[in-house]
Amino acid sequence: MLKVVNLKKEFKTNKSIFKILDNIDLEVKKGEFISIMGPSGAGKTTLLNILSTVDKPTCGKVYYNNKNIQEMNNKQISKFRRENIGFIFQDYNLLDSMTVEDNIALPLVISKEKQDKVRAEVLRLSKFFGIEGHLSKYPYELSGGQKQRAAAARALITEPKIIFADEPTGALDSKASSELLNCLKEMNEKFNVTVIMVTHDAFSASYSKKVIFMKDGKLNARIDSSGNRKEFFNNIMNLLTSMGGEVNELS
Ligand SMILES: Nc1ncnc2c1ncn2[C@@H]1O[C@H](COP(=O)(O)OP(=O)(O)OP(=O)(O)O)[C@@H](O)[C@H]1O
Repeated sequence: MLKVVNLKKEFKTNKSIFKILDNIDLEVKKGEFISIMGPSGAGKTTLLNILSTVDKPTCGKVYYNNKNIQEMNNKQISKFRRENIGFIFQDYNLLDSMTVEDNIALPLVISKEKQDKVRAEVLRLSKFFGIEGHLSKYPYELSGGQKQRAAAARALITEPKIIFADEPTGALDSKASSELLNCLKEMNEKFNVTVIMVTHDAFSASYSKKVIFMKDGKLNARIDSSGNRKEFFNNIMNLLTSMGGEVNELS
């Protein structure tokens, strides 16, 4: 579904060039739920932004279903993004001047869907995320967890094939985190939506099916879940502990 080949990203300042991503190869299959972990500054968000077409690599290629993203113009990329990708951010990105219902509906309103369909979709997703009782409220009247579930409903309303989440539980307590992660997991399992999530938190990562670790702009290691979340959590913790030392090369 998504493939990056020999990806490099550099940032130039007046004096020097900073290598942020170095020779990254990665393949993501449909229906995967991948967490990207690694120390601060490792390049996780930069990689996520390139995978989600928000940023461009310095060199290397990004393919979606064998289509080279770099060969698309800005208009085509915007359309592609609208039709295929959903985003969830740490700080929710909800508009405070709109009700929760209007926030969730926004992507469909922008693409000029019929009002009946919009309403039905908002109801379906708000039920899925357990916030149907809050639709007429404004974001500032919701808890952090409710806000993030509203943001997730908005990300899903266009039925994207892939969701990118950057520290989606970063501002949530453990109960709200679990609720959101259970929804993401269910969405991935029930609707086969591919999820790629950046997180620094092993508990959040344990909900995914695969964790890749980055260090100094490189993919450093990868572990897969056997399906047992506690066991996966322990494996992630063990690997994080050993990250300071030698870690097996990504195969
Ligand atoms: N626009 C930019 N210009 C210059 N340097 C940048 C830019 N964006 C990111 N960087 C640098 O690239 C490196 C990687 O940043 P990135 O945000 O991808 O790391 P991260 O692994 O997501 O870190 P964190 O966990 O702290 O969010 C950092 O050293 C950062 O300062």
